[in-house]
Amino acid sequence: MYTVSRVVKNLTANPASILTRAMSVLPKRNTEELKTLKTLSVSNPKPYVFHVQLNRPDKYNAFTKQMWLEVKECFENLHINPDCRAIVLSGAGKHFTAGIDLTSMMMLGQELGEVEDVSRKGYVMEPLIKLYQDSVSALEVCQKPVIAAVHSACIGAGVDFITAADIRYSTKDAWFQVKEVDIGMAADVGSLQRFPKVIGSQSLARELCFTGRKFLSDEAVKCGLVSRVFENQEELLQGALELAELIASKSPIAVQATKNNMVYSLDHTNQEGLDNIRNVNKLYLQSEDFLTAVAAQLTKGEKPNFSKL
Ligand SMILES: CCC/C=C/C=C/C(=O)SCCNC(=O)CCNC(=O)[C@H](O)C(C)(C)COP(=O)(O)OP(=O)(O)OC[C@H]1O[C@@H](n2cnc3c(N)ncnc32)[C@H](O)[C@@H]1OP(=O)(O)O
Repeated sequence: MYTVSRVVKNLTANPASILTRAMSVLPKRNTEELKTLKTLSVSNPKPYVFHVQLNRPDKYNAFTKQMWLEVKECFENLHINPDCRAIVLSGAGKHFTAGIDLTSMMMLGQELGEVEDVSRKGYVMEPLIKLYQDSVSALEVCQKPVIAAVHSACIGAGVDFITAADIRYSTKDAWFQVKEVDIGMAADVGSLQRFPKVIGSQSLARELCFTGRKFLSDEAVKCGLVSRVFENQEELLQGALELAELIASKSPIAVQATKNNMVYSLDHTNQEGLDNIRNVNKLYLQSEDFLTAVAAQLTKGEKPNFSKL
């Protein structure tokens, strides 16, 4: 029989087994699972750094339903994966991505054609759009900073994706297009919400979203979509991985709390943002990371190593 004193005794007597039991109810954090994904190639090139590559190069990394599902699965895994502290997101082959897979869209249109009633068609579409939205949002929900490394074309859904990332680097030859309007739809997986905030100009954002005008890396840097441009893809990946490595060398507590609060502060008042970080830091300022990092700064000693979360 459980009594309060017995539970307390157990808690103090065997903290390790309590932790093990508590962890067992959490979802899996298995890096191996990421290797089974079909449309993404996931690697761990440096300690605590993951590289996620869109991997349908023969289809210019166009987004199929499987790819939307796997992006969501991948970033949900990395969100709680203790071996991951920073992520680079790139595209394999000629282009970063050609956006949504238009062939799948046509097939979906045909399938919907078989359903007669308009509200029943809507019933099919709603969870699908929600899945695609959640897939993009998984980059933002993921606590680990995501660096998008864009080369060549980044079209439609590609812009939705990179604006949910934390940092965007590109090659000189990169170009961007909020192209949804050209396929007869309003963008619905994030560009209309995140892109104007990222570039900080409603006027330019609306111009680009209403017209689907293609714009190049120099304009992308000027408007703040991209923060750094590289000569070619090799230098881009090296630069993105170096940045990820630097981020991964910092306290994971500090970096992840910073991301959480910056995302939160995007659509909250300054006071709400301050309230949020005050509540977080009243706990996190008691962390071993804080003491270790402060001591390292004071002594100008070796770079600190932070334990896994
Ligand atoms: C609920 C929905 C939420 C999400 C919505 C998202 C919407 C969007 O993403 S809108 C944007 C959709 N994408 C496009 O309109 C891009 C279309 N493609 C192109 O403009 C060009 O192909 C591209 C600039 C990417 C490359 O041009 P390039 O001259 O190098 O190659 P192509 O000869 O045009 O294409 C080669 C083959 O690839 C196929 N392909 C290209 N893009 C797509 C795509 N998005 N989906 C499916 N297939 C694509 C193209 O048809 C060629 O195929 P094949 O003729 O069989 O060789």
